[in-house]
Amino acid sequence: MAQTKENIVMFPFMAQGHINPFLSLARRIEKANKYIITFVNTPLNIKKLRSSLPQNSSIHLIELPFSSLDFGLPPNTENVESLPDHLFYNFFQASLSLKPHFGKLISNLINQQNGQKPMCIISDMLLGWCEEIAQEFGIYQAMFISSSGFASACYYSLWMNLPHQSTDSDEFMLPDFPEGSTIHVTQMEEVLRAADGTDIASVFLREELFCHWGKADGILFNTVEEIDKTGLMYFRRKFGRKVWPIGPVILSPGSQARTGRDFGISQEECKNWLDEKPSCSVLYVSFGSQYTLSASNMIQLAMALEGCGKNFIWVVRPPLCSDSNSELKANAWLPEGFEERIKESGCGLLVCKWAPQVDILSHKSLSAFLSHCGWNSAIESLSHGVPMIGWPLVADQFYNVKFLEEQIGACVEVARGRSCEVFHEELVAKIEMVMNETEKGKEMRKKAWEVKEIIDNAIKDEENFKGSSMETMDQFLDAALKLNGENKGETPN
Ligand SMILES: O=c1ccn([C@@H]2O[C@H](COP(=O)(O)OP(=O)(O)O[C@H]3O[C@H](CO)[C@@H](O)[C@H](O)[C@H]3O)[C@@H](O)[C@H]2O)c(=O)[nH]1
Repeated sequence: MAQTKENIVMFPFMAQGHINPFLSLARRIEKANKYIITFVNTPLNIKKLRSSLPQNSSIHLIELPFSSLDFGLPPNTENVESLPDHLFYNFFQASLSLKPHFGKLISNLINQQNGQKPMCIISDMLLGWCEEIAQEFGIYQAMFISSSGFASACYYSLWMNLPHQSTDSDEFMLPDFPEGSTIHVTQMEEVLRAADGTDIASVFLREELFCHWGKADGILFNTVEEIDKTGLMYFRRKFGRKVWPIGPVILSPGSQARTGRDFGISQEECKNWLDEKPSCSVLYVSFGSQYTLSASNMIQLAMALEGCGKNFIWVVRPPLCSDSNSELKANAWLPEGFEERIKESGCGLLVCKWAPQVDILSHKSLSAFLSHCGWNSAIESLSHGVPMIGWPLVADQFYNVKFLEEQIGACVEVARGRSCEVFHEELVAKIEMVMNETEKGKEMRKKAWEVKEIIDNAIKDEENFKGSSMETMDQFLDAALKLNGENKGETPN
């Protein structure tokens, strides 16, 4: 009798920065052709994923019912892209409503498989409650953390060691993560600086998310052991659980997976533009899928890009406090005549909505990436040997920049936060330092290239050699299979 394949259930949080690495991980697991992959999300995200997966993909896409209106969100809000800050916690609350539906889905899967449980559940770090569902059914569960080990350690420690309002010096050490060195007060987002443990952010993060991380059977990280040991060590020490660095899991150039905004430029048009530029001459500027700059900082950035005389691609999103779904309004958001001038000179390309980021980062014309350093952007950049100019806006981004600058040496910070005041002259100075033949620029390029080689090695999967991340992935799957075997037959009523 043919043996039925084991089922792996994957459930990312409804955000592009989370769906992307999950999807990439699903594609990696799919390649082994050994497992059924059940990829779970809300209807609109699933609909978009369905149209972007290759036709021959065997990944099963499953929808869970979701009603944004019940939580004071605009109709059809199923992704945090374009969500204003004040609605973030509504969205998190709404995500809790998925719990009973997910439980029902697992129960149905077990029934359909004649009582055989899924081999494991890989769930998002922001869907902490999945751990309880896995417990209920006795299924191996791993929490997938889509940020770096280092930044996650800083962020977790800061939220677990509140309050920080009365910190008397501008810099302080984290009590349980001294290896992280000092944190400056400006490296904390406003909600964190104000938190005292009773506010909505603290309660949600600590009681709905973090308390579940340590109860998971294991934690998967989208990172590489060789570059991120310090942060990984923190979680090994803190939780005494298995910590599996399996990254980078990133989309490959040319892939089309989109669940949010539409592309503002075709991959071909973007490639043609880059093909015309000299090697290592283009600056790519993007602040990820969720966040944006203040109107005044956007003007300063435009002035810097024009002033530095470099080639650039800029993914322009509406500034803070404006309609986040708006089409590009160059006259209102950018200096007068900016769009026309850069078009005429041919040195700049403005992309509205969404750019094919991995294609851009992998192009030989690329020189540097001015980024908020969301971890996907950072690991995509490092995977292609591209040094970064960091402008963290919120959350873990501050500690990703710290990590990339202090521990990796492939990044230099240019500004910090969304409310900081930035001057175009400072931006120009940093852009020139990184892109020109300065000592610092050369050193950063060298470091970025060294890390690229470490990363390439970690994901090598050859007949006689498996890189560390691929080995770790095998170990994780073996552990899940083993535990699943031990628990077989113990389905709850
Ligand atoms: O025009 C665009 C903009 C983004 N992306 C992709 O979208 C993802 C964006 O992810 P990331 O760079 O991590 O930024 P955010 O979307 O801001 O990510 C959220 O999730 C990350 C992972 O948990 C956190 O590190 C960030 O702080 C958090 O804001 C990446 O894969 C990009 O390649 C595109 O392809 N085109």
